[in-house]
Amino acid sequence: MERTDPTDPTDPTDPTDPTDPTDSTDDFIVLDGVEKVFDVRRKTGFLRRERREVRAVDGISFSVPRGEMVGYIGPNGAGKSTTIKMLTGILTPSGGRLRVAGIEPARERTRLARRIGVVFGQRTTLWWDLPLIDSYRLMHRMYRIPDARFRANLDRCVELLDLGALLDVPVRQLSLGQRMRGDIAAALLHDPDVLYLDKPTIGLDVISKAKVRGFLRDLNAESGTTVLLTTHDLQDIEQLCKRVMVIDHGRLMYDGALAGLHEIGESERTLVVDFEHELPEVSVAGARVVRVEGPRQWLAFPAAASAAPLVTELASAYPVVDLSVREPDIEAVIAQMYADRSALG
Ligand SMILES: Nc1ncnc2c1ncn2[C@@H]1O[C@H](COP(=O)(O)OP(=O)(O)OP(=O)(O)O)[C@@H](O)[C@H]1O
Repeated sequence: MERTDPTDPTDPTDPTDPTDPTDSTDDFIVLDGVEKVFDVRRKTGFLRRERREVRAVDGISFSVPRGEMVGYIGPNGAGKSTTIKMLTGILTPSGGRLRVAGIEPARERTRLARRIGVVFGQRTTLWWDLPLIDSYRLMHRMYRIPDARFRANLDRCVELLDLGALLDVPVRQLSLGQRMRGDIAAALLHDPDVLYLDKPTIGLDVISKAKVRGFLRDLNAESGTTVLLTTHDLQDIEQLCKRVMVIDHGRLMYDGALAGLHEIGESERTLVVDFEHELPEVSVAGARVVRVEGPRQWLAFPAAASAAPLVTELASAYPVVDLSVREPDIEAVIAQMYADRSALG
């Protein structure tokens, strides 16, 4: 029997009562100046090796209150997965202080395993050769989940993640989207207080993404599960998280409302206007024409400004047939942010 993720943080298990005195605190996940430095050795000659330090996480501090769903984003190699691995106890921080539910993950990994669920989009925690249901049965025993609770949780996941027809299918035969739904269910069978999702929608088609997002939204709303979500898909964040943290080169560049990113990126909204006929570039205060195509023109204006005065001025000065406002593209905002770090001070 092959298990595809030997580093699964949620290994078996400690039946002790996980009640923790620090549970009363609102901050469920706390990082204070957390660092992770990897020692990398590279062959530079026949016998020569060069030693190099990679500061994957470089002094990160944040806290997440119980029940919040937070996005954790950043470009490739920014340090997202390393952070998640430290939060599960797979990796030990090189410096700083880290607590999840009052537990120091690397020291008490087994105790923490009862409180957390983890989904790695690029790996599975399921047993590859077994039917899906057998993985769940094994987890039932590993986590010593009371029978009634296991059945209730499984029934709920099967229904909401649409797994009924898949339970008897070996994991290796599942599509990526099906496997991902199977993995999410596996992470939730023991009722974790916090769920880490590391790129859970990677490689999924539009319908599978929508299913996963809908499920996570309901889970967070109904069960109050704290969710930390890393992703490359900004639609995940837009649809699920009010708060977003942006990390780059191991450092936290932004922590706040998603809407606030637009201001930092000094982003613009676009007014798309159809005129009765082709016109030279129109001129209105507070906006500039960025594109012209036949009788249609695109006018950019600051995202924070109201479109109403522009619309009034345009309609009084030009033969307007139709118009619409396009919101700023968060992807462009973040790209701009990476390009211009000074904007973050
Ligand atoms: N085990 C390791 N040994 C050495 N370097 C590592 C190790 N794990 C990660 N790194 C390095 O640490 C940095 C952060 O990697 P990490 O996987 O955390 O980034 P990420 O933000 O999750 O990236 P991606 O979005 O591409 O998955 C990268 O430079 C990576 O090469």
